[in-house]
Amino acid sequence: VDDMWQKAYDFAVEVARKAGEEIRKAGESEIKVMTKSSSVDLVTKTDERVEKIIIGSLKEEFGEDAHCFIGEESVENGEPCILSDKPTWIIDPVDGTTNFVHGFPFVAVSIAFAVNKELEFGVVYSCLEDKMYKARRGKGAFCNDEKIQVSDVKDIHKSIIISEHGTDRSPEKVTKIFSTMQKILCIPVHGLRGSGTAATNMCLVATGAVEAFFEIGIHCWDIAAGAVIIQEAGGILLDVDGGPFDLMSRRMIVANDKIIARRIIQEIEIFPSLRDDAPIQKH
Ligand SMILES: Nc1ncnc2c1ncn2[C@@H]1O[C@H](CO)[C@@H](O)[C@H]1OP(=O)(O)O
Ligand SMILES: [Mg+2]
Repeated sequence: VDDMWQKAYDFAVEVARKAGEEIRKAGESEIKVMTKSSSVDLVTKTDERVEKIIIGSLKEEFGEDAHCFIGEESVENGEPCILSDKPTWIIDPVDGTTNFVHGFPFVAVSIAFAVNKELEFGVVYSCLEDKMYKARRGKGAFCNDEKIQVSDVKDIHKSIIISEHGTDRSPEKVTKIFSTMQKILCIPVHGLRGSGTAATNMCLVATGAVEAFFEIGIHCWDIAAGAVIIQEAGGILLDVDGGPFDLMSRRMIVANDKIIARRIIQEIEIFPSLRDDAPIQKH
């Protein structure tokens, strides 16, 4: 019984690899770009096609009805985004769509699996770098089958912090985001970075390349797989107000250690964001 999800975990790794190959191939030909909520919120045919490949493969293997699916493009097309107790796959087919469109080399496939609302495993395939990150609850975190671990830096002055700008360009939000970044930069820290994909950012914390990553505005599919990888690599997840991490809240900080996390939390200017599981709004 303990190993009942091992087959699903192994299968998820293979599906992520296949999806990443599709993305790599698609990146070699012309990419047709469409927009979602605004002119900077991008989506491509590849996002939709790869999500269909992933969910199709999972349904074929595990059945149509036994499992639930939350996928970025399915939710965009009106499917519910509710985490129930049923076995649920949480999928971002192309995390870092803007990077993909521009050829900026961080694009990830993110696949997570939860049972009874608890994340069981997560797979992040950084497909342009060909790095397969994966973790299963209680079994450690790996990159290309090598064990990974968060950094042991506890001094904020020796840290690198990742933050992103998101896709909302309203002046009030942009001002808050930059004000937060300015305050963190002036602590001072060694540097600020951002890969353009939340899933990869989480893996960068998990490998110890950076100490923390925070963002308001991300979605559950951006971070679900990374959440398992972070925890299994010895890191922590919190809400940006220091409270417990909530997958559906659209905000989080991940860090190597609570000392670093708490210091960053002091500087974060929080702005409101609608929960992923809020009742559907038509737009
Ligand atoms: N409204 C939003 N605000 C902030 N980040 C968002 C966002 N929508 C998506 N993201 C995700 O956050 C990271 C960049 O800020 C990306 O992983 C991006 O995922 P995406 O490429 O799948 O859309
Ligand atoms: Mg994403």
